[in-house]
Amino acid sequence: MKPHAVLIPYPAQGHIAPLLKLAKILHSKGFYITFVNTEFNHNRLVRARGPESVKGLADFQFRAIPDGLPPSDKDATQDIPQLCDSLRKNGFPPFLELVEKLNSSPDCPNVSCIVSDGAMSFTLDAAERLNIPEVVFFTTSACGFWCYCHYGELVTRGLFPLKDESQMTNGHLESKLDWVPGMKNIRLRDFPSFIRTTDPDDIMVNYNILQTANALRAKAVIINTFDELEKDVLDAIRQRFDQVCTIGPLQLLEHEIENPDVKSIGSSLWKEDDACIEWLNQKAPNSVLYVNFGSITVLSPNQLLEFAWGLANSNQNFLWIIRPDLVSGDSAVLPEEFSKEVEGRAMMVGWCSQEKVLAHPSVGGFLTHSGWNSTIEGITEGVPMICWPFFAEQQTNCRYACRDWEMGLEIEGEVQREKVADLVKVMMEGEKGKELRKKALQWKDKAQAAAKPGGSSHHNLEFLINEFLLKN
Ligand SMILES: O=c1ccn([C@@H]2O[C@H](COP(=O)(O)OP(=O)(O)O[C@H]3O[C@H](CO)[C@@H](O)[C@H](O)[C@H]3O)[C@@H](O)[C@H]2O)c(=O)[nH]1
Repeated sequence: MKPHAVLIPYPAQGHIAPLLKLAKILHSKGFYITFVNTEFNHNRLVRARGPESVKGLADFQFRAIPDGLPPSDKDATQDIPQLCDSLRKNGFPPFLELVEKLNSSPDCPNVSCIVSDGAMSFTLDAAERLNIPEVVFFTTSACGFWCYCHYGELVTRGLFPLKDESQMTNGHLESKLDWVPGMKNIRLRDFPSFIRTTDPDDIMVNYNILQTANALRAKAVIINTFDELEKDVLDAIRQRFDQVCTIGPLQLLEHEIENPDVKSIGSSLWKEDDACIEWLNQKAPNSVLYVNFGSITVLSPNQLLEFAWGLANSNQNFLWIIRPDLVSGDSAVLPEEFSKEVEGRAMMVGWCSQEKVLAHPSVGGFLTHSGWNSTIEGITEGVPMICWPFFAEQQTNCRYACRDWEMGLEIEGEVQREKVADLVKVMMEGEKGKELRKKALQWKDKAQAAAKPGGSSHHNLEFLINEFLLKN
């Protein structure tokens, strides 16, 4: 009888993608897999990739549970605080019921382990009740995770909540925090952005305090990073959590999968437009700036225009992914003069296969919101970044990419076309850009070494499987 792993991501693109990668890897190592989406995302996958996408295989099945929110067939990212609140209140009963059903089904082996997103810690209640071992996967960087682990201490030190709105702009956020183990020169503004509020009951702050505390109940914590990249922070994390399995970049470990049916299981919630790859094929090496703000960022119409004219005025080639729900209010409208100005050197599509784009030799830089998947995917391909962190731990990822890993430049403060144009020119044609690219390529080598047999992530994956997923 095969071991049976149930995997459940937090219901957003940046979480589904890495959990699905791990599911595919575990399948290739002999596990029977049940992958659990919310009904909302299950339906979106069907719309974006067709019904085949969730049909699964004989030993790889998809299941769906409700998220507790009113049904909707919108193709857009859900409201994150609302979703967190609903999952915390409503997630446990349907998940417990699902695992019990799987356990009494003649069609699959009994569930032998649960791999849950760390942001879905109600699953631990089910695991404990049914006596099934559970590991939790935090889909952020280690530095982002570690900041969340210190949210509670911000409260006891009087740094959260903000005393009044003026603390947003009067230098308070610049305060240096010298008490976070493993983090040097970190400032309050580098902490995940949810703390920028005067509301002590803020949903996201309290949600993250709860999730990181619950992680102590799991057998192990998984992070999609590699030891050399975040050494100091990981040393500190390992003082608090007994077992931390760094298994990134997962995308490199995924390359070992041989079964083409498994390989082709994808997680994109929007339809990928491959026309951009053909366009990239016609461009010179390192000559295109790739611009993508992930699955959650929402721009104001004014920010859209500032980015647009910044890109246009840089005179560089660029590929810009404009998600259908990227702009608040009316859908994204770019002026006709802009289209004329950038004709021949710009391509805009709604969604792409980001991994393919980042791996393309024509891509020489990445303007990103610094989501962790985007950051680690950029590192994997050795692409230097211009960072415009939007929210959550993107602020922390940006700080590390620019200061510690020396492969990024930050757009600080409000987006302005002049700043954008200047940084794009520096990245794509300046000496500084060359240095950043060189550093990025060094990180790429280190990432590859970590994922190879004998490397830390390769070893940690085996350890995770043998010690926590196969042992009861
Ligand atoms: O056109 C696109 C755009 C994105 N992606 C993929 O979508 C994912 C996006 O993930 P990420 O870069 O992490 O951004 P978000 O979607 O914003 O991710 C959320 O989840 C991450 C992981 O927890 C956090 O780091 C972020 O702060 C949070 O906003 C990546 O795998 C991309 O490859 C595509 O394939 N095509």
